[in-house]
Amino acid sequence: MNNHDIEKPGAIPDAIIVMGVSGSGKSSVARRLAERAGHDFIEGDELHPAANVEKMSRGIPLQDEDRWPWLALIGAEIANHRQVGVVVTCSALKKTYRDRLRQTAGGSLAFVFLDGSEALLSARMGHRTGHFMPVSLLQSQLTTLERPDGEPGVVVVDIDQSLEAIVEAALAGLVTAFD
Ligand SMILES: Nc1ncnc2c1ncn2[C@@H]1O[C@H](COP(=O)(O)OP(=O)(O)OP(=O)(O)O)[C@@H](O)[C@H]1O
Ligand SMILES: O=C(O)[C@H](O)[C@@H](O)[C@H](O)[C@H](O)CO
Repeated sequence: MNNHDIEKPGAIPDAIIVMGVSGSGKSSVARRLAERAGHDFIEGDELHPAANVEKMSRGIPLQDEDRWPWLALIGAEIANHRQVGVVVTCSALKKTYRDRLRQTAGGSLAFVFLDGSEALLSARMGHRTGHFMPVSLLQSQLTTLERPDGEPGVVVVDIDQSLEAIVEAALAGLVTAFD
């Protein structure tokens, strides 16, 4: 599907954000989802200013003022890529952040929310190597999270299943996300 502000029924939306706290599987799921949908993939963490990454690496949570310029870049990237289809990772923890993304994405924007328990998130982060985000920041991520349940275009997927099962559930939800 290309460049439609109103999504066609039964089609995968042009612009999709895979959202959730650190360790929820955004990068893994978004990469595979993009392959399955034939969309471009954008790693939102790569758009963080260096100062943000440095802050998180030192175990300091980001604040709104750290995130607004990054969210602006993500919105602009989505607007630029939506004609070919795009899946982007972005924590999108607060409703105000998601609303800003909806305003700047150049058309409709779907969200896949990766939902999991603190125990599972912590275990997955603990097993991961070579990533800047310390497990110590998980608690602040969960405190900051405002769940997106009930917002337009949102698909909620339980992460306590295989990557392929998560991607299948996301695809199934996405085709009716704007019904
Ligand atoms: N369904 C799954 N089953 C088992 N392990 C998984 C699953 N999904 C992701 N993982 C693993 O969990 C860890 C976190 O996944 P990933 O890095 O994709 O999350 P993320 O949300 O992008 O994290 P961050 O935002 O901190 O970069 C990785 O080691 C990944 O391989
Ligand atoms: O909004 C935030 O606090 C950040 O985007 C984080 O969520 C991390 O970038 C990401 O999860 C990598 O670990």
